[in-house]
Amino acid sequence: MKLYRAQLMHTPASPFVFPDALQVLDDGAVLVGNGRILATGSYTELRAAHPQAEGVDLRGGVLLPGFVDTHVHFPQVRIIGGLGLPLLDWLDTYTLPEEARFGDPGHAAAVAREFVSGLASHGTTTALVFGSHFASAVDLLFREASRVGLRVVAGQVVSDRMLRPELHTTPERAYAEGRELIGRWHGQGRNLYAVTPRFSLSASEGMLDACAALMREFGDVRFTSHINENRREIEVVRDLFPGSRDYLDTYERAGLVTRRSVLAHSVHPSDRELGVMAEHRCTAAHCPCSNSALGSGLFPLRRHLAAGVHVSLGTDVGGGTGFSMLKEGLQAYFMQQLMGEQGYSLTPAHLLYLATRAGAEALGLHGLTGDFSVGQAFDAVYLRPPEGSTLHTVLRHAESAERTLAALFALGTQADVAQVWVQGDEVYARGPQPTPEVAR
Ligand SMILES: O=c1[nH]c(=O)c2nc[nH]c2[nH]1
Ligand SMILES: [Zn+2]
Repeated sequence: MKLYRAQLMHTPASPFVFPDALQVLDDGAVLVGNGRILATGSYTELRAAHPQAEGVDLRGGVLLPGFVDTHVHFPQVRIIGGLGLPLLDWLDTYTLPEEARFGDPGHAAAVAREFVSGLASHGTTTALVFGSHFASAVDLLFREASRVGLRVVAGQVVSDRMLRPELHTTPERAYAEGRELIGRWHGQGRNLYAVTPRFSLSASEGMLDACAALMREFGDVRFTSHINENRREIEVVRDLFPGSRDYLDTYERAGLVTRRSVLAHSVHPSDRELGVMAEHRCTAAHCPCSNSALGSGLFPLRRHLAAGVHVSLGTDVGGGTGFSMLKEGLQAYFMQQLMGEQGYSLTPAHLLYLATRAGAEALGLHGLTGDFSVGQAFDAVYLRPPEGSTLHTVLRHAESAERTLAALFALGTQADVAQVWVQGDEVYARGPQPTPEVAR
């Protein structure tokens, strides 16, 4: 057993429902055995009750639940930063040419390493991942996630039109390869499978039906896709599905809108779509950096909440600008501030919830990860800014835990991630810090 001592913060409940949901232990501790949290509480009390536990002293930083990124693309690591284009042009110019390279196992294996280490080194312990159009590359992604120990929910991306020929498949082949991948990876170690049509624009009704067949056959695989991201995209989808009421209806008709569904973006939903998403308890994955970079629009968080739609957060690498869930939280805050009365003023507690527990709920994993409640896996990120950094200075002077948390979102980067665990296993540790220069 290990006793981790630190300043702890977590949100076991939603601050959107319970204003005092943020739980803070200034001198706190988590007792961990076999990767599971056995107790969470004051250090003094837990140490007295468990004198034999091995101590891990993490004072000087902040321990948070590992981040849960609910929308991120494996084959897009190397195209992060393709700024200046709207969605459909960005896909044609930067994204699809890169994704076409993943039929080459050497390329796919190299990017799988970059991708998984990118997630882990930013404190993300669970991710809902858009895989590759190539089944062989999806295998390599799951293999790398297993080697490192990260939790991934991932799937083969399927499409049968409008992209480029190398990325197209058929409904029959998508079903067959999906079945094989599910058999190999779903529920193996920390891996889960997500059925993943790219978006209705690139998936015919037949393709969506093949996805629905997999969802019916495998009762607990997850579903993910894109929705209502960009106005031009929405127009094209309307033309491609003349019989559908709206974008959501293209998925709804196939039976793909359920509690197991996470739909990325939802920037331009109708009231009908929000009502149906709430009724079926599916999640909207909000990707604020991507929405800003691609000029997609301002996410109507207040309307989602009013309709009762569950909302989580995603980086959307590579439309997004990196793996940092801290940056995503800050950008979500900025965008809501800029929306005036239509925005929702987010507190640091909301940001932490969106970056952790909300994602676990979206994936149906809230009994396993997302906070430090007893029985959960010990999935955690230890943030400790290097001495001399601005964040280090601000934390030293922070007057409350809320101010500390706000500063972590405002200033925190990959450089502040000191250590990361999944189910008690260390999946990332920062290298030695350069000694601050001594003034002579
Ligand atoms: O942000 C996005 N990234 C993508 O790769 C994509 N494909 C379809 N729609 C998309 N949106
Ligand atoms: Zn995306």
